[in-house]
Amino acid sequence: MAAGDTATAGGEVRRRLADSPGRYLRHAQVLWRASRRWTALTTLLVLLDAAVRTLLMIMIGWFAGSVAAAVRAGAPASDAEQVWTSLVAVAAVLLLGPVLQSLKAVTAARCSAAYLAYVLDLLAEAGVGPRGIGHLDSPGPAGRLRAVADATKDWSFLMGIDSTWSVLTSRLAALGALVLLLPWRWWVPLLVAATFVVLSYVFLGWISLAFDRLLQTTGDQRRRAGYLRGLMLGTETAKEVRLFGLADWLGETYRSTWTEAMTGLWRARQHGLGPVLGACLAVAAATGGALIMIGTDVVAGAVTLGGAVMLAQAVLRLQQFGQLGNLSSALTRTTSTLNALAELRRDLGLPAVRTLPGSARPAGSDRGPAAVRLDGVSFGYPSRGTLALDGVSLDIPAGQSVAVVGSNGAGKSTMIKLLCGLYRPDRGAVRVDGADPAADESARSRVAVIFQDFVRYHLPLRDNVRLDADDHDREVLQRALADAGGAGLLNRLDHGWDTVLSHAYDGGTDLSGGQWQRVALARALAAVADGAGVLILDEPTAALDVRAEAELFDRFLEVTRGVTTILVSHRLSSVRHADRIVVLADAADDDRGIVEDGTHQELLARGGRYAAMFRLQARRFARDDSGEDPR
Ligand SMILES: Nc1ncnc2c1ncn2[C@@H]1O[C@H](COP(=O)(O)OP(=O)(O)OP(=O)(O)O)[C@@H](O)[C@H]1O
Repeated sequence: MAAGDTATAGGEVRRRLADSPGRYLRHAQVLWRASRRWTALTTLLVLLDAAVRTLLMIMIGWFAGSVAAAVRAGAPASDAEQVWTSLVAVAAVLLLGPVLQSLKAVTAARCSAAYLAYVLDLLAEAGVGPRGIGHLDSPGPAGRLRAVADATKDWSFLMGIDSTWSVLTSRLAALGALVLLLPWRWWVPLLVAATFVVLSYVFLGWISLAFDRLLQTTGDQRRRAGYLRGLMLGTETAKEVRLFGLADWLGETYRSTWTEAMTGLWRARQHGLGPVLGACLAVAAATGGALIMIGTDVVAGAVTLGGAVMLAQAVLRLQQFGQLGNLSSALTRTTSTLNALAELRRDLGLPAVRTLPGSARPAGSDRGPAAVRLDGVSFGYPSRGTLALDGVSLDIPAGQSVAVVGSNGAGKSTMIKLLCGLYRPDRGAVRVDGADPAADESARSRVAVIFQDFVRYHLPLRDNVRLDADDHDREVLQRALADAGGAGLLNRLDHGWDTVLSHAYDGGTDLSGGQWQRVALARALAAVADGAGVLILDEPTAALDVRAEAELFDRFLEVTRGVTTILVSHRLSSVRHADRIVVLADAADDDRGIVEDGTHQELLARGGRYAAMFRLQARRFARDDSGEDPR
């Protein structure tokens, strides 16, 4: 292990020690915000439980003193009565403990549920809160977000929230013991408690260093290992893994990736071990010394036997100022996760642990078709050095249908994402009805889009067409599905609109690629009925055969007549009936941007790129199918 590594690890441990009170404060803040009522009630029960534990030490001391006095007196008589009374008192206090703990378990579970829900809100806001999706493309924030999301899924995160109350009860009970010991020799309990506190902080700093590394540095490798494991065991990959004999290679690569990821973590743990061992020795010396002093006082007659029993219990209880095994480890893990989330949120410009007031998507206003404009737009993805779009300008009047065509990687989908406000252009402006969709939520809500990788929700058909549909929407859904060519599909589903579109559910079913695309189209058409002013289809029909896609696009242009529509497709015969066709050239080409713009006939007559691409495809189609007239 390099000396520099050790120094860095030591520095990190010290930094964690310094900011650890802040972590617990933030944790308390989240508990309080998540549920004031249950947090207040649980705190009250914790206080009572700690008081009962302190009382128990006094009662046991009293009982031991009574037994000693009775033995000294040699006869039962009046002293025996004291023994019985103290015994009943001990039993009563012993009974109170479990009652309080049971009540606490009930209220603590409510706190944990509320805390988890609150953290999921914070997490979701970190994912969808910032405008656009640029932060999800940058490996840094996206990786951190995934690491935190994974950590909150782990059972130990929930266990850490639950542990809060046990840790607090133990600390308060230790405080009670300290108070009992002060009148005896005030400096002894303070010294013992101080050694435990130091041990606890050194230990927590040490393990939180490991957890933080787990969340930050090892994220990519662990994710890769998890991915490889998924490939080995997943049902979707089972066919290829067997057919190509990949099992051995996957197993070996998984093992080496996992070991590589964890080696850093194991090293980090070794680095901070020295101070932890030192603190353990200090604790043993201080506790042992205190117990010897109690014994000496008893022998000297300065303390009674009952008093000594109480003091000894109190000294031992001071260890609850220290490390509490799995309880404090779990709590530290949870606070580390919360800390990582708070830092990520801050970096994304969000408040650390407060959710912003709800930003409900504005209902699509019924303002008719929207005009779209791109003005000298240039854009490059954060993770790439080159531009995906360079100086693109396009004006689409309200109500026009436009097809965007171009070679792979020309930037068609990027242009669509800019139009939806998912990214901001580096240069130039994007406008939907005069407003910037990346900044103005109502402009963004005017755009309805179905991407090639549209989401296949494992939910009923109804929700797949419109997520918040109710009975009043039945007609809109019916029409949207019929217009998308999916009426037949509805008849084939056992539970009609209620059929879950996944075979993983009872009564559910899977759809073919083409059927899914019709459902996605129905979703887009339902959005128009909701008031969307621009409708975009970015190649969601690639799984349909050529004829089916052409028919669907024709039908689509028919039913959306008067709506501004943008179609992206590689099959030029499918989009030739659009009012206008624009050809986008790759940003790396000399003649980049929109290089051709006109109707199908105009572009064919021009004899440029479009005409060449169209004829090539038509010839191939004619060879395969001998039925299509290129004009
Ligand atoms: N999220 C991303 N991060 C980094 N680069 C990206 C991302 N998405 C696309 N690109 C790159 O931007 C360029 C334009 O991609 P885009 O998907 O817009 O092209 P396209 O014209 O839609 O291509 P296709 O016809 O193959 O779908 C490509 O070089 C692509 O590799």
